[in-house]
Amino acid sequence: MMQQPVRLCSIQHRPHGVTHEVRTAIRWSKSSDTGNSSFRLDGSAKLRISSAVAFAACFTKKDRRQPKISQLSEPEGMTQTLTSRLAAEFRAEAKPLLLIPATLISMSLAGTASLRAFLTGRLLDIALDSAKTGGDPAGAFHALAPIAGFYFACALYGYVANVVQGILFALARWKMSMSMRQKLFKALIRQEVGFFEQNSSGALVSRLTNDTDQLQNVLNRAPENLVTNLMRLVISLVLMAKQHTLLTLVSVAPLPLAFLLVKKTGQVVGRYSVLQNDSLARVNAVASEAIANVRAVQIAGAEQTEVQEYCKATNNYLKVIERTLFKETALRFVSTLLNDALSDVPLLCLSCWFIACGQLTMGQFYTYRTLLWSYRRGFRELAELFTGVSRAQAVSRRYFDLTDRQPTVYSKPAAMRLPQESVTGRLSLQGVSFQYPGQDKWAVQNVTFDVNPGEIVALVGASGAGKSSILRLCARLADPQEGSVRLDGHDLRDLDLQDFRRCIGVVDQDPALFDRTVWENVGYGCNIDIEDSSKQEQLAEAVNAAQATKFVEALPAEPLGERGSRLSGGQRQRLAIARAIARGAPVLLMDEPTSALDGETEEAVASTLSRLASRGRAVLVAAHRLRTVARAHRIVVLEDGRVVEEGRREQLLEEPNSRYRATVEPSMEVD
Ligand SMILES: Nc1ncnc2c1ncn2[C@@H]1O[C@H](COP(=O)(O)OP(=O)(O)OP(=O)(O)O)[C@@H](O)[C@H]1O
Repeated sequence: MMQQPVRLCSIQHRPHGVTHEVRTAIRWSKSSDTGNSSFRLDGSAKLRISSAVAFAACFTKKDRRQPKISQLSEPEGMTQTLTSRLAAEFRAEAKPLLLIPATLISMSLAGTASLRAFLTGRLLDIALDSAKTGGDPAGAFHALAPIAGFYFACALYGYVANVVQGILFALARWKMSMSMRQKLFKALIRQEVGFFEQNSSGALVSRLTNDTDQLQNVLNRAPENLVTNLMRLVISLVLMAKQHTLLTLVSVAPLPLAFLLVKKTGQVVGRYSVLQNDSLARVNAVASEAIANVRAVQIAGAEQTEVQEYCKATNNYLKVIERTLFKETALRFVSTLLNDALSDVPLLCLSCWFIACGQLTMGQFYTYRTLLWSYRRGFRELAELFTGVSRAQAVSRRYFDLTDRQPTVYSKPAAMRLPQESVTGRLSLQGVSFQYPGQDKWAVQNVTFDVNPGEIVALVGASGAGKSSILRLCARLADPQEGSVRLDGHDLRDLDLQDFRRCIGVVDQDPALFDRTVWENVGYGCNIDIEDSSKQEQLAEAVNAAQATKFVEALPAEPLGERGSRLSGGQRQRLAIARAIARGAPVLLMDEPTSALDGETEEAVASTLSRLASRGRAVLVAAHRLRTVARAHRIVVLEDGRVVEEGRREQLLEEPNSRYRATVEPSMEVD
């Protein structure tokens, strides 16, 4: 939330840098605003803006050198540098049992490569000497055979060790990747609901997969790459110097300039990695939003619009990739040209001169060339490592952003434990006011009322009056800015969150089911073994109370599809009610639980609610339908987030100036 003004500032401060992308993104987010003149951005709009700012920074001439995107996602409170955070992450996630042997093998491979260079040079010299002197082939064979045998042993070790280290590294990489994903998912799933309303699921999944893969790719091999290639570089340089000092000096002459270019490449790659990942997250966000809303897309005949949107996102992604590729390749090319090609001509001329003068044998020349190749390989791989670490640093900001993020709704360290059995279920709201993040308007204002055990309280009011927001606060999916919500007199913020959630059963406006079997769905979150026959009975009772037995018995024992897509709206609603009942919670919070049911089923469900209340449950229900409201013991009438009336239905109907009588009940659905 804090980032929004920064983003907008970045756009405003660089008016010439605002490209069509930025303007389109701003227009888009403005048009998606629901009647509020302030910039209310949902996750997708934020992402569009962020990508657009990135593009503006990338592609506009005036500001090309300073893309601001990395500043936009700077996490708060991150005191350690990213490099030390990455090192700490490596220590936490690395798999030493796999990585240590793999690194040792890798180092030994670097050593045997130099040894093989020497052996080959020696073999060549013996063979050439023998040819020159016209010596006896049997003698030459005797001299060559042990060296060749040793070479063969080294080569064989090299092949086997290569395979083994490949497997070890791959295993370590996958294990590390999965544990980083698990860590990120753990951090993600405990965030408050509001967080998910601000960030699109596609972008979050993209972070979960793409960012962690990129991070582990670098982290996993960084120490091994560093040690092995430093070793390769130093061994090669020392041996090269021993072979021929002057040639070695010529070989390393371009090193300082090449080093500067590598540093520059690292900076460029780091900067563009963030842009790449933001663009990819945008691609995934577009796809997942379209797929999740495929019905709406098809009904609106908007397939083409979505395809265009997706193509736009992928083309933008491609642009960033192209840009990165060209810049990175250009810098690498210059660096390689300097380090390899330019020093090669003088090296070759000098080597030929020394051979002609008899100062260098063919074998020594071969050994020198092989060592030079090894030295260059070491340098190239260290440069790759540096670029990779720069990329990881840039990407890790977002990773740490999430793993560090503290949800705004959480259990205090000394939170009070509250076993479900000890709770009577008295829910009270005392002077509660609540505003959604980034909104000017209060959704709930100074609301005070109680729901007692054994009582059904109906929340009524026009659409947007604040009914769902109150239920959200009662389920502690958000905390109020003012006042308190209490259970048995305890402020919800002082209670252990898990304990509190065990005390409530919730039915949402849009019932959430999982792609699992019907029984798994009903028992979801109840921590019960659905194979246990006594527990099955408990679930069956809940299903029966929700008037769902008939259709549940007819269902095959198969998963219900994503979000229960193989069920009708009314069936989904009844399963959600059954789940809430099965929890055996003392408080039931229901948001229009019967809106999709026919009159007869609704009547039966409403009588179930009355029965549950008569057994001591406290039921708070947001309702638009008279049948549900008529069964309530008390009605709370809301207008613009405020309680304007409260009382029994008969009382409210008798009141001459009753808002309930004048406007609310006449607008209610009867069937
Ligand atoms: N996630 C959200 N972010 C920002 N504003 C929201 C959010 N959810 C609701 N609002 C706003 O809060 C106000 C109250 O909404 P709420 O959903 O509580 O109303 P409601 O009475 O339940 O409406 P309905 O009967 O249509 O479900 C509305 O102005 C709405 O636009």
